[in-house]
Amino acid sequence: MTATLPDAIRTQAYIDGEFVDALDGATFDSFAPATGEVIAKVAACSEADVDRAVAAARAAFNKGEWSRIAPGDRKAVLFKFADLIEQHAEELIITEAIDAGKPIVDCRGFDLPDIINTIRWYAEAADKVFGKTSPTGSDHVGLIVREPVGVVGGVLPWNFPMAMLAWKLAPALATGNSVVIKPPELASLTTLRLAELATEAGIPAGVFNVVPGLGHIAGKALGLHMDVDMVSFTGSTEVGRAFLRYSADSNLKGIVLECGGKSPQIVMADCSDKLEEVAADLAEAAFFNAGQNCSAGSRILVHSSIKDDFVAALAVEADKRTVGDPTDESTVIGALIEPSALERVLGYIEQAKADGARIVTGGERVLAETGGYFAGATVIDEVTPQMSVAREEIFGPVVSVLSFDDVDEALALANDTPYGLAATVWSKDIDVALRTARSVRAGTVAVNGYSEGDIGTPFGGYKMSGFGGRDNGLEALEQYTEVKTIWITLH
Ligand SMILES: NC(=O)C1=CN([C@@H]2O[C@H](COP(=O)(O)OP(=O)(O)OC[C@H]3O[C@@H](n4cnc5c(N)ncnc54)[C@H](O)[C@@H]3O)[C@@H](O)[C@H]2O)C=CC1
Ligand code: BAL
Repeated sequence: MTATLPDAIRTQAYIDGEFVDALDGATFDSFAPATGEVIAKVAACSEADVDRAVAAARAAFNKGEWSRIAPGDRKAVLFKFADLIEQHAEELIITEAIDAGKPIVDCRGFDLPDIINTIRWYAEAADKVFGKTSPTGSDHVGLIVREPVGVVGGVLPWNFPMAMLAWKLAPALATGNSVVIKPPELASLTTLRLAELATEAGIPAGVFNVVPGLGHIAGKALGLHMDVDMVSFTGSTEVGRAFLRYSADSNLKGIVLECGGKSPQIVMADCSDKLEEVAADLAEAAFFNAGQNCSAGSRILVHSSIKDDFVAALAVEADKRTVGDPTDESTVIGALIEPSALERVLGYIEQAKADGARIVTGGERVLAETGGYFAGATVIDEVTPQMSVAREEIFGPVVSVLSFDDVDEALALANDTPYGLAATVWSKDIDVALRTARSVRAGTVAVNGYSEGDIGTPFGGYKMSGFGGRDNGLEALEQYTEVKTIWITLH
């Protein structure tokens, strides 16, 4: 990889509208997943830094230059923020590709458009959050109003750093909150640059703060902070649980969790004449972002009558996916985020072999000579429901294929998981497709084409995939607002 970070990229914390070192001067190394080389030393925030950021956020909230202005005025500033992101697109795209190991084509085609679109969508929504009046007798008026919750913490994952930032930040800012973001330590750099652009757009100092650092220090401090009103988290289910404990052990702050998944993709027998089309779609669902996606369709359930032909078509799709330098325009699968991720993915593949499954294609580390953490797109056949590759989130470019004989068995397999984030069903019979969609316990079910929906549709999980609310759609505005009743007596 020859690309280097743009000069504009900064590595300090961003508190009260300026870049500052951690109070104790500590830093951590940020490295490029495609080479293993250190690319930056980033401020490692401690509890004291988090205190400082929360105090700045609270002061800005109380001052009211963002929280109390007309929503339409916030809208104008958020539009300017989105415009600035667009103007700085190339610098953000290359930074994301280097820092997170994501293919530059995805950063350009998905992540950047997603953040811009999300900010514009919630900017548009800002002045459309209406309150209500309650039915009363003529002696009273009951107003039900929505107010910003106050200081919002956002604790974010590394798999879509810009997009996940947008999903939390945009609705939180649109509704007037102040925000303290703990970006992922494995990919913090675009968030820091975006905070600077937000200030340039006119978001007042203290409204958008960033405290880079380690999860068990900076993330925990945010979770336990007595003056944070809510935390919206995306990441592993295990750390999601920790945030519920932090809330219970501190001020009962609101917690919204978007966690992992083991999403089933069901292919009914009537798809026999379009297996190439279905395989192409499901391969994208499984291998997008190297499978490092909460909604990755990592479990394919296919009718036994078409399974062998389907697996052959899926292997062709897997083999088409070029693995390589994320900054190369032809790369489809970039690097896994860190060495332990590669080890974990290879460990699952070895376990599958030991359990009696068949590796159809892939299954190995590739490009080891680069120093990066690359694995090829892997299809595993002859998987049974109890195998770890059928049950656990692998978070790599690995898809497991299981078969079923009837719709009831498909549904039983689909729901046989503690997760419930997403699912896909392919069938030509609309009754079968919709009955299946209604019966799978998951937050998003795509019919005849993998999708997480769009910014207008809520995203989040059933069961251990989520808690407390949804990202995206107008539904997300609920987590960032409190409902207040104002009861007026007329004399
Ligand atoms: N959206 C999703 O579904 C995601 C799922 N994962 C899953 O989690 C696995 C581990 O990935 P990680 O990045 O390590 O996810 P993680 O859940 O550990 O980290 C997510 C965020 O939480 C913070 N964090 C970590 N430990 C914390 C703690 N004790 N207290 C407070 N904050 C803490 C991290 O610094 C990061 O900002 C992945 O391999 C994958 O299986 C990871 C990222 C996203
Ligand atoms: N796919 C968006 C959420 C996530 O993977 O974390």
